[in-house]
Amino acid sequence: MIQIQNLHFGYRKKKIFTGLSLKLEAGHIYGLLGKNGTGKSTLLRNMAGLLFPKEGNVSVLGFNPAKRQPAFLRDIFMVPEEFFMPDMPVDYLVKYTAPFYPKFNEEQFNRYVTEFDIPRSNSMQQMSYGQKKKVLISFGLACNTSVLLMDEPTNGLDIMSKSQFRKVIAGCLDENKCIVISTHQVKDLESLIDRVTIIDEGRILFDQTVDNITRKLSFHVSYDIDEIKQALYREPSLRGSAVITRNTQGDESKMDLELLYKAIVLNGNAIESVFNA
Ligand SMILES: Nc1ncnc2c1ncn2[C@@H]1O[C@H](COP(=O)(O)OP(=O)(O)OP(=O)(O)O)[C@@H](O)[C@H]1O
Repeated sequence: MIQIQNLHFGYRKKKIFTGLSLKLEAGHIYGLLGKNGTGKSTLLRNMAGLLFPKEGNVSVLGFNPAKRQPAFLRDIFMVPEEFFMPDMPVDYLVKYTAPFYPKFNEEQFNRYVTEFDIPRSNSMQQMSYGQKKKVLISFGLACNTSVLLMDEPTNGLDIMSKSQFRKVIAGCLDENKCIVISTHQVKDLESLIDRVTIIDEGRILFDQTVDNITRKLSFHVSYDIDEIKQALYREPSLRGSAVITRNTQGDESKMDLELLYKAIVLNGNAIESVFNA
């Protein structure tokens, strides 16, 4: 669905990607992680056709995004981290923008607006940042595009809205859709994503399904000094130590995405050896 081969991209002299390759399939929610300034937003913009590769190929839904063909634009939606909303009531936004998206479902949009508790009668200018963001997220979801890219979607959302967000995203995925979410709010997404992709210094550092991660790794609290010493990653927790170990017993543990991220950044070789074994 999204295929990136040997992507080279930079801003003027600043190189961001020097040969990045990545394949994203339909039917998955990808969590795109990486430290500040590593290029997550830049990657999403290359997928959306808002930035153009210097070298290499980006193919999304069989299109070259850089060409921005109408058939491509009507089947992809991006919720950027920073956005502008025209000062008009929600109904006008729908009236003037939804026709660009043939699969837009107004009933679905109205449901999200209600679930997110958006003050519908207000114009955009009268809404807070979080309320505007919820309008944009609701709109993007209701467009039912095959590709949905979201850059830090839970930033600015209150606690109830974050859990609402997880609920609606989980409910809208189907086998024809690919959702990519870039975030630092790992706790917001932990239970939602089914594939973890980490980029670092212009390359893919880690790319595994959550199923594979929990099959190969065990996340738990340990009091056993030997186990803690031999863990792939450990850090003190309120009781004992939070550890990641090889899953040799076929345990079913819940992935701790924050712990996994730290383990990959700080002890990547050990984690990699588990997946390459
Ligand atoms: N328009 C621009 N012109 C020049 N440099 C830019 C521009 N946009 C981003 N950059 C630089 O490119 C790098 C990647 O930026 P990008 O926003 O893609 O990172 P990110 O991983 O999304 O970061 P964050 O997690 O902080 O949102 C950064 O070093 C940034 O300073």
